[in-house]
Amino acid sequence: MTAHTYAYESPILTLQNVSMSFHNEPVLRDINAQVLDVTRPGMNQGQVVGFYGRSGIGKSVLCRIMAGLIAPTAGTVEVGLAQQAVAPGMVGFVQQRYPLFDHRTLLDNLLVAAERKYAPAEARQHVDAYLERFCLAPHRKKYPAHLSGGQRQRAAIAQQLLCSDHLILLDEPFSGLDVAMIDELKQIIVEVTTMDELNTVIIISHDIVTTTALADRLWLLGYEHDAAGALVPGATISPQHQYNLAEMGLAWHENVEAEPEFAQFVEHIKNEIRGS
Ligand SMILES: Nc1ncnc2c1ncn2[C@@H]1O[C@H](COP(=O)(O)OP(=O)(O)OP(=O)(O)O)[C@@H](O)[C@H]1O
Repeated sequence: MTAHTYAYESPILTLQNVSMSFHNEPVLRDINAQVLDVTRPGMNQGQVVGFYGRSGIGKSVLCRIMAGLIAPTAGTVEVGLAQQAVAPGMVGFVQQRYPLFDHRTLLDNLLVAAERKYAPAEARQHVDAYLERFCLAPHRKKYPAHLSGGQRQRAAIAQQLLCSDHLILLDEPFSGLDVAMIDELKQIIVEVTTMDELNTVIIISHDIVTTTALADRLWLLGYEHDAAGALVPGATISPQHQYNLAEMGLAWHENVEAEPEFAQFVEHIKNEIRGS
């Protein structure tokens, strides 16, 4: 177990009393959680949040709320150093079905995204940099249908990074990928979160080992019970289900999966999910 030197600065994502009901049925209840800008000497260290919960508990609903795509029934989501109320477009969201335009080349897809934020010449520079960085430059003239699954995924992540403000949500990014593609994607996530100190990736995943190995913070969405033992309707992220892996000495290690403390912690998380 290796502890690194780090410090926290300003908040970059704040969920305050977020609740959501559909037709008066509570799905999410009173969620309070925060991501802070982490700093490490001599590094651009971004943030990786692993976000877990049983199927159907409300992870996708909370993601759509964090992305500003739906408004919660109550509560607020604030993003960025300015802690502005979230609005559509501020947060990138890579869903399982990637929204690339099929009739445009990869280059054009990325330019469309970048021109939402930058003037054309500057957009082109950013796109070229991402194409290089994500090993997509040789494929720039291809249409999405002619890219491999891994290339499409890299393209979707680049696209969302180009048009959002540092924060991106990845919904089940590892599902359906072979081991080599999982390694490649892990590498990309590490690259993204060490490119800029403010870059923050929230990974919604059922792949606890892969996600925990990348994360410095974990959120577990679950139900609570009242004093009589009855289930309280609406899932929440209780304080004991917000884990700080940096504090636990489990963040930012290469090959952390091989450490006994990591394996024990993953077992703990799995048991918490089973019991939630
Ligand atoms: N627009 C909607 N209207 C009514 N109910 C909804 C709506 N959207 C989601 N729900 C309900 O909210 C609950 C949480 O759904 P959600 O898709 O967020 O689960 P999840 O945790 O992402 O599940 P999974 O891991 O299986 O993807 C479900 O019971 C779902 O039916």
